[in-house]
Amino acid sequence: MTRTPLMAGNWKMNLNHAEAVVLVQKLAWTLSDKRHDYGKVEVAVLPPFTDIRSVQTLIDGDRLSIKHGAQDVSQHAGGAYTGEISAAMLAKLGCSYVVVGHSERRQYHGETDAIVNAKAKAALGAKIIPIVCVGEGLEVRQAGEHVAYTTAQLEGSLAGLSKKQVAGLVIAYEPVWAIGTGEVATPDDAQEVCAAIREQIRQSYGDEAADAVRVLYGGSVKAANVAGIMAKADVDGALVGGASLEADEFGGICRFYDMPVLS
Ligand SMILES: O=C(CO)COP(=O)(O)O
Repeated sequence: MTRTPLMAGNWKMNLNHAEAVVLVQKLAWTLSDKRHDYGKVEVAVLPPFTDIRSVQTLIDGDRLSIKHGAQDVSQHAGGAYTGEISAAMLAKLGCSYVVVGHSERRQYHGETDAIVNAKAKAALGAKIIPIVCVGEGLEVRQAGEHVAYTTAQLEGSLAGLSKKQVAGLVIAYEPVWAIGTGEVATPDDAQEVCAAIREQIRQSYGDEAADAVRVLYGGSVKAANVAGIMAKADVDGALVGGASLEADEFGGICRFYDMPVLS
């Protein structure tokens, strides 16, 4: 089973809609460089909600191969939920992906596995692929509990999904201690947990789902360190924060196969 690598740029709360258009144009220019075979990867940008309409218009108008999505979605279908954005609204904006359960939302907005699970179901109901984030904090890592902790988060976040739904998912392993810190997990660290995630999917949802599901690594990924991480068997791409705000840098990540593996 060959899984198409996915490089997804989580812009977090950066760039207004005018800046978003500039970045997507620059990224499209970078990805149009015929000296590299960017067709091997799927590239997605995940801007703030207020940018999505502008990004959609640009991507559709210029027929760009870049996909787009959102960083969060309401678990509710609609109604009196002030400030929330529904999956149906995101679908109408052409979103292919939505991040659910990012550690920043778990930490600052009290999102539990049950809420993440409800959000994943809301996304799937609108035919949007959830990028389900899991990952341990520093104390858990230091205690050596990172695999158990992450797979428990995953079990709760995927509860009640069908084998077919799980097969189509994207799961992102993002160790909290490596996010925005410059402290990248080693390729072996990433592989250890990404392999455990796939094994858990195999046990719970069978071979087909385990072989199809894409497992990304996220946390201080840059053009300079991406190749070593991508060389690992169970890593199918990256969820990129800071480095996705620079077209050249993100372009470098998207051509990971041409990058040197640093030892
Ligand atoms: O949280 C992340 C992506 O969702 C990772 O962020 P950084 O790449 O900035 O460490």
